[in-house]
Amino acid sequence: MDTPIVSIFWFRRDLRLTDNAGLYHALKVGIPVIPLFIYDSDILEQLSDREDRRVQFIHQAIESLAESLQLLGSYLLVKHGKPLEIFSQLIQEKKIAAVYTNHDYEPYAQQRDAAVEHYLNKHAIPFHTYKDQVIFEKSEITKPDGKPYTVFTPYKKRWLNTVNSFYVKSYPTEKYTSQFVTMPPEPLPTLKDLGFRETDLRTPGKSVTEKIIAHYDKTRDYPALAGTSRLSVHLRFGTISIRQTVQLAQKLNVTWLNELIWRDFYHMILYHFPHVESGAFKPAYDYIPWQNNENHFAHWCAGNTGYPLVDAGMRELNVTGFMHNRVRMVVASFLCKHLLIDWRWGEAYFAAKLLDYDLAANNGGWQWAAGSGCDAAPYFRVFSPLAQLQKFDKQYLYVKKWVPEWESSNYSKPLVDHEFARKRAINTYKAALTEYKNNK
Ligand SMILES: Cc1cc2nc3c(=O)[nH]c(=O)nc-3n(C[C@H](O)[C@H](O)[C@H](O)COP(=O)(O)OP(=O)(O)OC[C@H]3O[C@@H](n4cnc5c(N)ncnc54)[C@H](O)[C@@H]3O)c2cc1C
Repeated sequence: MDTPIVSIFWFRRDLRLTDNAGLYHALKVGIPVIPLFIYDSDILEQLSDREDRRVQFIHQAIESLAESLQLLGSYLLVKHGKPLEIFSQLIQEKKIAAVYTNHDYEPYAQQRDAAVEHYLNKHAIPFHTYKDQVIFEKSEITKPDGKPYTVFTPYKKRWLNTVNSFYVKSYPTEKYTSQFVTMPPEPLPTLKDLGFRETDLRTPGKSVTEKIIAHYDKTRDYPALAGTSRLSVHLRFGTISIRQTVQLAQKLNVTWLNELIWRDFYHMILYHFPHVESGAFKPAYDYIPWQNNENHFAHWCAGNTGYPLVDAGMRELNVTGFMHNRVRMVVASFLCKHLLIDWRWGEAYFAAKLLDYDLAANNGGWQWAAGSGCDAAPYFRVFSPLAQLQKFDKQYLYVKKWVPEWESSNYSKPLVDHEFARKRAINTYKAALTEYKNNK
């Protein structure tokens, strides 16, 4: 019997069947489509903790995708290994007309995709890729001279002037689901097969009540309130669509829309300035002589700094894999400025713990706090963790939830004195920036 011709749609950060750009284009062609997901061993092998909430989140999302495909009479082809080797196997087993996928802007993903494209093209198989996880990508929003923006406010203005219904329209993927290959389901790998164990993951809901978004501008800074969407992990893995999310933001709240534009902005920065993955956006900040005291770092990680808002945030992160944005800013600033610990240490700790970990947003957030980022907090602005507590957790509800021993004699003494640390940070930064200037 002749092997039938098929196309492949490769899922990555877009784990959904609805409003999926690349999937829509694959299905519309009329050639039966095999949906594929690869547990990329190059990524999984780097995770030192075998109880990883993100791996479990992805595993659940894959099971749910597979169930939905089964209801459509199809299946999800799930592989575990190095993507290039998987494609080399697949082209031996199947007659592949084309491979479709959505863009990924992280440096590792770009290299991986270039290698896969090169390999497929050598076998005369086109590799079609689409924008899906952001509204504007790469150089779609640039300064009038064509260079990328490095300051958020003018970028946002241009973003808002350019966006129209075309950019946020959903792809009607559901119209073409009859184009999935018809196949009985195949068994999926278990977490154990992948080398991981069950975690205490509590999967956040995929939707948000309109009331939360409608009041977002008033509630978003208060960690004790349910005042933000908690959609970050779903936007990270594409279990919801950014276009549908932006449609909601346009209808309900411009402040929330602003945050979604920050998300596009940081993806654009990472794409144009991939050096930020390992170095400061502003090179002068690589001159800062970090103290990197390991004992202080351990206290920060465990939430035992003696500063209640910092400790509450770190404990929330350790227990749930989530931390409120206001508190992320405070703990990050505290690590870099109060403790003079390299922002990369904090970034890596967040990368290991956050369920919504996203290289572009996390790096952007850390470099903002450290002052080294493209549009960052000025170096001389040092958050007072106590003033932040008085302002954003006035009734201490958040702090009491995560640090029950606060105000008792069992609570740790402050690791550093605020006024001493503030002056030391300003002097250290100032000296480093001057040294850079003099050496240039
Ligand atoms: C040091 C630091 C590290 C961070 N690391 C991450 C990370 O790894 N992954 C991540 O998604 N966000 C990160 N953020 C941004 C922000 O804290 C989270 O997106 C937000 O807290 C998630 O909660 P939410 O879904 O309720 O967000 P909401 O306030 O409801 O915002 C809606 C969505 O907008 C996006 N968003 C919001 N704020 C930002 C921002 N400042 N930059 C980029 N996107 C944003 C997220 O996708 C978020 O889900 C970080 C911020 C800081 C200061």
